[in-house]
Amino acid sequence: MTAEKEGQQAIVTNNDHLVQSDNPDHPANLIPSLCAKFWTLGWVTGTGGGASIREDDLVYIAPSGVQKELMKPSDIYVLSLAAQVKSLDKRQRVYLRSPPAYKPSQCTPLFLAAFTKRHAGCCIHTHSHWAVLVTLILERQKSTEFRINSIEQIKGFGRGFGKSGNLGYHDTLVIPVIENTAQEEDLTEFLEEAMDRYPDTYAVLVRRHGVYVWGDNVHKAKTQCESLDYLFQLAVEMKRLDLPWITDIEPVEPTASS
Ligand SMILES: CSC[C@@H](O)[C@@H](O)C(=O)COP(=O)(O)O
Ligand SMILES: [Zn+2]
Repeated sequence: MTAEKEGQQAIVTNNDHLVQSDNPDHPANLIPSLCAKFWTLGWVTGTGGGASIREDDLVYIAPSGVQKELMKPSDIYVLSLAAQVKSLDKRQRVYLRSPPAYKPSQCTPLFLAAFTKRHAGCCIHTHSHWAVLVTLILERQKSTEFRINSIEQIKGFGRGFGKSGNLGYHDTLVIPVIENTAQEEDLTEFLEEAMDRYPDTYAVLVRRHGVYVWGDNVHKAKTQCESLDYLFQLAVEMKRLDLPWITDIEPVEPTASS
């Protein structure tokens, strides 16, 4: 059986058992439950945004254009990463499991970039207002990088792919910004380019659109996405107060009490 997917033909078989589990941490259960939480944060409203999880060779993907907070495990696509990488036609997706009556998320090639180029275990895409506002502020500054330092929450970020430990309080967090494209999948080459230029980054902002954030596993992708959204909100408020995102201000010395 074949079906029209992402404008391409995709091979479809019906391995329903791949999305059936009583374990709440099974990716087919976790994607719907995470997206329901993300919806309350305004990250995946109006069908925008989403999340994908990789467990070894298997990649779990949401359908396109659905209310992401109302998804069910039976709505989830499953793809073999090895078969995908081996496929001669890189745009053809090799689905092991495909729900009827849907197309897979348009974010699929971007999620796959995080899995193949960064060996990520989870990738989250949000349309958070804070992420979009940060890209608008940076657009005015003609900047293609978000930089912030001397904020405790920076410690919520890993040092980079293949590196152990997290950033420290005195480190600067740098997130590249790429320009939006009319079609989500056309962002892929620019996302991959940003990954090459910023090998330590765990996130890429998309101008006037949102952000892609990944991590070695679901826990890391989620907490990094939360830390980043916290920092984006803080940065927007700092901008309103005319406070700089980068500071070399010396720590305030405690004054002797009289
Ligand atoms: C509100 S439409 C948003 C989409 O075009 C896209 O940006 C997106 O994030 C979700 O794509 P989808 O294919 O529904 O998973
Ligand atoms: Zn999007």
